[in-house]
Amino acid sequence: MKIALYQMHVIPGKPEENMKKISEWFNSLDEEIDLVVLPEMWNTSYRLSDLNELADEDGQVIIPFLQEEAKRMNKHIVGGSIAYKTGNDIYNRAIIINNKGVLINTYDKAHLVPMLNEHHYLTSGEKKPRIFNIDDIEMGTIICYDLRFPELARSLALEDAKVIFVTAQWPASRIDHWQSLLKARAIENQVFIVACNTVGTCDNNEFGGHTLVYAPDGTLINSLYEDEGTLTVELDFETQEQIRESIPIFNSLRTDLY
Ligand SMILES: NC(=O)CCC(=O)C(=O)O
Repeated sequence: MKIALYQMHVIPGKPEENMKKISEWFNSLDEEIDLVVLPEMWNTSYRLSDLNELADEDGQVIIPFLQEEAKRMNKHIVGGSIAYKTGNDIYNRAIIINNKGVLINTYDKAHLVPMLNEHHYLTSGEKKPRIFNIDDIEMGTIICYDLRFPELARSLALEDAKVIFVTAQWPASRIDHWQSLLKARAIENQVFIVACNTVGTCDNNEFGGHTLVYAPDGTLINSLYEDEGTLTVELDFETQEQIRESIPIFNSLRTDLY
């Protein structure tokens, strides 16, 4: 499975411009890419106090946009997350669309970030992420700050996820946490961690890039640095099976103790 991740410089507060950037990025991709990954809150960035006006109401604009793009490009889209308004609530919602244009999964960020006052502007998700299946592979997604809560990634691994996507707007000041936590989630769950961050700034926040992919044994498959760009990787699921056979952690789990 060939994957391209967009380490995007999201333009704060400009959903239309960001959609245009994404279409242009899709056009730049090789035909052989099967699946693309976008970052967190790519429609608005962290213009939290303006989300009432900026968030996509019931996904009416962005979901059809991504559905059309998925069909046009014949690629699966792990659509990062968007600011999604429904009634009086605004969620930080992940959107997954397959290459036929079908919306196959959504997840609302469960852990809101105190350092960004997300809870003043967003409603937290009340359900854990669910597994989705693409090309016969079980996968799951979490969003940014969720990464600090290992139980969430573990719950996906226990439901047989082989790949966990982490879409983010992770700050430059804590990029060492980003790298260490992603690597730990890969090793402890023996999954591919496919992590897409942003670059650039939004008001006082500077985002740190380092979009990367870890193999299920924690080997870094590929990484970007601090510039906007594309990371491409190929996931080898046979190697994952070998890693799981050589260190069979799931057979050693003590669910009677914890
Ligand atoms: N957008 C985020 O969830 C940022 C998370 C963060 O800053 C951190 O965990 O540190």
